[in-house]
Amino acid sequence: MTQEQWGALQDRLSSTIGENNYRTWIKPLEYKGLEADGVAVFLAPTNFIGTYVSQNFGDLLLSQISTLDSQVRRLQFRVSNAPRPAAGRPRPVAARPEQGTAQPVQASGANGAANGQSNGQAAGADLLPSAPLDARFTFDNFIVGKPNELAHAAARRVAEAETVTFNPLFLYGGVGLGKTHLMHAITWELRNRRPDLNVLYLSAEQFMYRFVQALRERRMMDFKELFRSVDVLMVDDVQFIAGKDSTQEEFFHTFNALVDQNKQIVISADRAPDEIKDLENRIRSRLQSGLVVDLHPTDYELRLGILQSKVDTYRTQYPSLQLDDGILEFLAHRISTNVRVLEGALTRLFAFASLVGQPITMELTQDCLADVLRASDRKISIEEIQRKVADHYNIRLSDLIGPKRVRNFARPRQVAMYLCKQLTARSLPEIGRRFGGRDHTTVMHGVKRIEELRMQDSQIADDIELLRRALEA
Ligand SMILES: Nc1ncnc2c1ncn2[C@@H]1O[C@H](COP(=O)(O)OP(=O)(O)OP(=O)(O)O)[C@@H](O)[C@H]1O
Repeated sequence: MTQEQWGALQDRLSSTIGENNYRTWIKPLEYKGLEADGVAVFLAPTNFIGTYVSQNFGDLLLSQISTLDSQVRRLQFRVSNAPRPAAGRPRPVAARPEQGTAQPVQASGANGAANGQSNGQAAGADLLPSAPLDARFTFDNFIVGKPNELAHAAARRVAEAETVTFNPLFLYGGVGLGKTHLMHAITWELRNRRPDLNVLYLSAEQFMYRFVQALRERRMMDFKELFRSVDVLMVDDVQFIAGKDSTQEEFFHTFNALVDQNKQIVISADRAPDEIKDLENRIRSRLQSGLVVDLHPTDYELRLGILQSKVDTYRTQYPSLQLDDGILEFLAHRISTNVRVLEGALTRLFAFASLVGQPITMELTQDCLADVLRASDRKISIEEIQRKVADHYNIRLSDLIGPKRVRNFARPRQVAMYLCKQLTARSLPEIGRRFGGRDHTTVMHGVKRIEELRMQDSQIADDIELLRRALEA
């Protein structure tokens, strides 16, 4: 690859990965040239930048460069003005960069062709690399609404604060509501603002695999040392370690060591700490010891905001596409499952319309998204069930949810709990919460009671059938 080609490629990269990322990570690189065996060498001003680019953009760079120059097989990032590394055991790749330390940071290859170890990859680099970040998951691209404003504010605070304010920050919420997006956004922001910090982002599953790898290779000391050397630890989907005893144990020690050093920890999960089963109590209480915030299910306004922002992005891709008024409102009303489904629907709609070369009308939308619309139609909410049941038994919604235990309210309440269990994907604790903060054992008891009564009492069986049909209609 020539310097001219690299220059042209850089322009393209800035639109692929975003101006911010480009300025922070790619622009500081200097292309040195092609060496033997198809190794394209880049100089990075610090070890940190080299490592970061290699881990996060290595595959993308390699695939683009190899289409320009088929001789390029691998990329190598070296620290500028530094001599080639001396033999021996280099320090961990992700540790803070030290001036003048000699080392090629890490080789990368889309097909795994690069063998970092033989190129001087640092000990432990395989245990510590951050998981790749999605370039789209930034704060700029995160739409804030009532259901997520608290989570967003807390995430921003962690990303922008100079000191640790709450530790850990625990973010939780249902599927596709933006947990990972916020985790990545915090990581991007920290890396942009504080490139001196060693920010490690990974999923709980990756934490476990690296722990198991360290055990297998008898490298626990490396593992402990490396994980304790990070400045900010971000662990996604922590519910994964539930029931995995030794991983939990190690996680607990890592967690404590970092908190003791006043290092920031951010955790995400699909439910609140007290709802994660098979989690040791000491971990549960550790997780609750900072700030726990949840992402609520989206509301109509938030969905509409997200759709509008996506449309703005698509407009650059499909500038001539016409979108009739009312389509976004229609989608925001009808698709209330999660943001991932909403985004997927819009992507499909735009792709379809551009393929057939037609404007996006209501008819085309209904046609193209028939299956998605049907699937979300079937989605029944706890509120709907509560309302229908209260109407059916002719009682007030507040009495259905409230504390009174008289039979007139208690039985319909149990019927409603039973239907929530049957017709929604909500957990027992969540259902309990929505019924005036009741315990999950109360819900379990109610559901069981109705299951029994259905067999014995034809009136109850009929009520349930009627309600189910009304809800599914
Ligand atoms: N408020 C938001 N603004 C813009 N995009 C959003 C928002 N919330 C979610 N998304 C988008 O929805 C998709 C799903 O979000 P994400 O992967 O963060 O969900 P999650 O909560 O981690 O889900 P899961 O539990 O399945 O891992 C992503 O493409 C994300 O960018």
